[in-house]
Amino acid sequence: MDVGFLGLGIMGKAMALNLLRSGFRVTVWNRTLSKCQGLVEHGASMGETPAAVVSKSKYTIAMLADPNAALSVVFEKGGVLEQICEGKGYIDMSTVDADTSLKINEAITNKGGKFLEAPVSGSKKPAEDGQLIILAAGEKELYDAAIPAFDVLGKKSFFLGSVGNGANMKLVVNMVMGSMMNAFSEGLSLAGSSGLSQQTFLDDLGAIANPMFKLKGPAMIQSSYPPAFPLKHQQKDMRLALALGDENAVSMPVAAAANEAFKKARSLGLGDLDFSAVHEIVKVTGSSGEAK
Ligand SMILES: NC(=O)C1=CN([C@@H]2O[C@H](COP(=O)(O)OP(=O)(O)OC[C@H]3O[C@@H](n4cnc5c(N)ncnc54)[C@H](OP(=O)(O)O)[C@@H]3O)[C@@H](O)[C@H]2O)C=CC1
Ligand SMILES: O=CCCC(=O)O
Repeated sequence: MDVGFLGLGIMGKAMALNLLRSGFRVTVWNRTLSKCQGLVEHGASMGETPAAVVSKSKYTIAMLADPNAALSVVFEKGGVLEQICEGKGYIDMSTVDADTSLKINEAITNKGGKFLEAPVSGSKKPAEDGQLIILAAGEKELYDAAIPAFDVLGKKSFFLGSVGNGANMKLVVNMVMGSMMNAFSEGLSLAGSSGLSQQTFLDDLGAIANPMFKLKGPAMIQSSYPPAFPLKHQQKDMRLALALGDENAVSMPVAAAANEAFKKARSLGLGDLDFSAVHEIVKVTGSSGEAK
């Protein structure tokens, strides 16, 4: 099967590599073209533009930073729209808002192509291990056709109905995740400020135990934030989730406060670190009022 892949960042690189290792013929493109080289060394072909990738592929997957990136690879010169047509599919796995997804869906389907949004839960390691959770919505026929690829990329996939539902579900999940990370950071800081062992807090979390705290906590204690899920993307997701809350008149004061912390972290130049680096903000403005 010929599959295209657009966007070779932290997630896209790992996902495209898994497809190659599972026997898919993959043509890749990345805005910074030099990043294609690593995949070419593993047997991928390279397209000079998104359009060139689509022309070679039965369906094309995108894993891009944000709504601007998702729109530009479709609509700009050399973009997906120039080559998408009947018989081809486009699967956007980036985390974007429903409006972005709906615009892309309309343009692709007007050209006779099929569209699926399929954002994912799971970060760098699950992407490397093919253990993502896929939240798909859109053209069911394309979803069914993409199952062999989804089986390589993930451990579970959901089909959520019409375009927008996958995007919205992903934003709800990440809104909760961002708020949890802030609460956890405050807990770590409060434990430390109170003269308690942060390690014991991690070891014996009782009912609040969850995989994210277990995974991120040990590095956070060391003030180490190697990027798996970049903080700038988590803040983008908070912003988009808050907009969804506005649209539906849902009051979300906890998420709004978490968004402010992520924004502050971005303003301090922490955007390219892991989203757990929001801990740095809590450490500065935490209950003791002092940096630890
Ligand atoms: N990392 C994670 O844990 C997870 C991330 N996600 C989501 O997946 C998506 C990708 O995340 P991740 O791989 O971490 O992000 P990265 O920042 O590592 O990669 C972003 C990718 O988008 C490309 N890009 C950025 N701006 C543009 C643009 N204007 N036009 C074309 N391409 C552009 C980058 O190209 P270039 O190399 O040229 O900069 C790069 O390929 C995001 O939507 C994120 O929210 C979802 C689940 C988990
Ligand atoms: O969007 C990023 C999600 C990261 C995760 O699910 O661990």
